[in-house]
Amino acid sequence: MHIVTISEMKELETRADKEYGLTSEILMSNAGRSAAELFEANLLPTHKLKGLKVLFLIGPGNNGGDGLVMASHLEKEGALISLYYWKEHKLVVQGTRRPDEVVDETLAEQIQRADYIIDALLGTGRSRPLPDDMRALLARVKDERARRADLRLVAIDLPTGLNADTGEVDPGSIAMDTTITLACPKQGFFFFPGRDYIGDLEVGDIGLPAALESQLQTDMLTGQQVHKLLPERPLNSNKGTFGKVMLLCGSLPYPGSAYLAGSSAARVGAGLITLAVTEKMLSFYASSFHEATFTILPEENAESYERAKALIDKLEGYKALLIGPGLGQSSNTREVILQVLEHLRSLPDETRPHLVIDADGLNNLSALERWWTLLPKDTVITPHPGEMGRLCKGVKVSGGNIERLELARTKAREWQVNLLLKGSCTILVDPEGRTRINWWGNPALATAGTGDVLAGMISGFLAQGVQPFDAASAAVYLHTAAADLVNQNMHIGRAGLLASDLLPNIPISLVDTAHAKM
Ligand SMILES: NC(=O)C1=CN([C@@H]2O[C@H](COP(=O)(O)OP(=O)(O)OC[C@H]3O[C@@H](n4cnc5c(N)ncnc54)[C@H](O)[C@@H]3O)[C@@H](O)[C@H]2O)[C@@H](O)CC1
Ligand SMILES: Nc1ncnc2c1ncn2[C@@H]1O[C@H](COP(=O)(O)OP(=O)(O)O)[C@@H](O)[C@H]1O
Ligand SMILES: [K+]
Repeated sequence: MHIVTISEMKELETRADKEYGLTSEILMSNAGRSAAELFEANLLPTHKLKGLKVLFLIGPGNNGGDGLVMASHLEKEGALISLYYWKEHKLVVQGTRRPDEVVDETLAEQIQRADYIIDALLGTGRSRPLPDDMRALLARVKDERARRADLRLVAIDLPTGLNADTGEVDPGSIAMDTTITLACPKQGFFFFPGRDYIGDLEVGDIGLPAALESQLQTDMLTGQQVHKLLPERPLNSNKGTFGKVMLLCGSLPYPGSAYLAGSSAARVGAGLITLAVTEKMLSFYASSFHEATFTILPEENAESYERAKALIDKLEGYKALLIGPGLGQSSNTREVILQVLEHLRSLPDETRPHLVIDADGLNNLSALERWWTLLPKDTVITPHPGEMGRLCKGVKVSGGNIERLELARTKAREWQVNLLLKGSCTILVDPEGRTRINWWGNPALATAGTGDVLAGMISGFLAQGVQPFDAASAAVYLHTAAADLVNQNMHIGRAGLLASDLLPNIPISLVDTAHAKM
C-alpha cells in the first residue's frame, strides 16, 4: 500500500482525470461510498446502522463533499443523520429539514446525542491555521468525547488541521478514534505528533487505477504484502532447506541478547541456529536455549585474530550472520568485527552469508571513519535513534518526527545499506531509496530486548533466502504484529511486555498474515 505526500495525491487526482476520465466528482462519489462501506463493515461492532445518530461536520471543500456523499449512503441504510455546515453555521437535521435555521443551541444538542461525529471539515486542502470558530467547534467535540467515552470520532481522509506531509498539527486539531483515509495513507500519519491523532486507520478505495501509483516510492507495510514475502514451506523439506544462522552476539553483561535473537530466528522458520560464544558463556545458554548449537570462541582476552578466526572457520554453509546484540564494545571486539567483515567482503556473492548488524555491532563501527565502506554488499543495519546518531557522528536523531525520514533516505543511499531506523513507525530504506514505513505496534515494545528479537527475526528470514530488504520488512511488520498479539492474549495494555513474550507469538503472526484485513 502506497504512502503519499499531498502533492503526490494531487498529481494522482489530476492524472486520473486526464488519463482515465475520472473526474473529481466521480472520485468524490467513490470516496464517500467507500467511507460509508468501511464505516458499516469495520467500525460498528453490531453492524447496525438503523437508528444510529451520526453528526457530520461539513467543511467548504472536497473533504466536506466526501462527507455529504458518505452521509447520504448512511442515511439510506437507516442512520439518523445531521449535517453541520461550518462555513454557513447551518445545521440540517434529518427529518426536520429546516436549512435556513441558524441553530447554535441545537448544534450543542446534536453533539450531545450523537453516537458518532464525522470530521469532514478539512482534508489535504488545508492551507492556513484553523480559524477560531473552527477551533471552537472542534473543542466542543473534544469536550464531549472526554465526557462520554462511548462517543466515537471519525475523520474523513485526515483529522482536520493535521499537516498530511509532516504530521504537525494545528492547536485546534483533535484526536480521532478512527481515520478513514482515501486512496492512500498520507505521509504525515507516520510522524509525531500526527500519529497520535489518527486512531485506527482504515483506507478507502476511490477507484484510482493501480498503474497510476506505480511510480510512488514509499509503502506502508501491510500483512497482505508481508504474506507474499514469506518463504515457502514445502512438505518435502528438512532443516537444511531453511538455512543456518550464525550469531555473534551476547557477552557477560548481556547474555540474554543471543538467546532472544537466536530464538527469534528459529521462530520465523530458520532451520538451524548457532551461537558463537565463549566457553564461559556456554553454560548459560546450554541450560536456557536447548535448540541452539554452538561454536566455541576463545575467551574475550584472547588475541582478536584468534577470536575472529574461530568464527570464520565455521562460517561456511551459513546463509545469515547476525553481529551485535549484547556483544560489548571493547577494542578487541571491534577488531574481531573488522576481521570478520574483511572476510565477508572477500567471499563471492553466492557463498557469502547475508549480514545483519545491530546494537553493539553498530556502536563499534560508529567509532571508525567511513565505517560503511567496510560492509559487504546488501548489509542490513538496524539502529535505534541513539545508535543512528552515533553512526551519523553525533547528529541528534528524532524518535518520531518527520526529519528522520529524510535522514534515513539520505544515509541509506550514502552508506549503500538496507537501513532500518527503529522507533514507533520504524522506517526502512534500501540502497536505491525505496522506502517502507511501519504503522503497527504499540509502546509495550519499548522495553529492553525487543530489538534483539527483531534482529534475530531478520537473520532468520535471510537464512531462508528472503532478500535483505524484504527480510527486514517482514520482520518489522511481524515483530509489531506479535507485540499486538501479546497485548490481546495477555490482556495487557501499553506496559509490561517482556521481550521473550514475543517469541511464541511470532509464528502466530506469520499465520495471521494469510487473513490480514490490509
Ligand atoms: N480532488 C479530488 O479529486 C478528490 C478529493 N478528495 C477529498 O478532497 C479533499 C481535498 O479537497 P480540497 O482540495 O477541496 O481541500 P479541503 O476540503 O481539505 O479544504 C479546502 C477548502 O478549505 C478551505 N480552507 C483551507 N484551509 C482552511 C483553513 N485553515 N480554515 C478554513 N478553511 C480552509 C479552502 O479555502 C477550501 O475551500 C481530500 O482530503 C479528500 O477528502 C476525495 O474526494 C477524493 C478525490
Ligand atoms: N513506542 C513504540 N511503539 C512501537 N514500537 C516501538 C516503540 N518503542 C520501541 N519500539 C520497537 O521496539 C524495538 C526496540 O529496539 P531497541 O531499542 O533496539 O531495543 P533493545 O536494544 O533493548 O533490544 C524496536 O523494534 C522499536 O521499533
Ligand atoms: K477531515
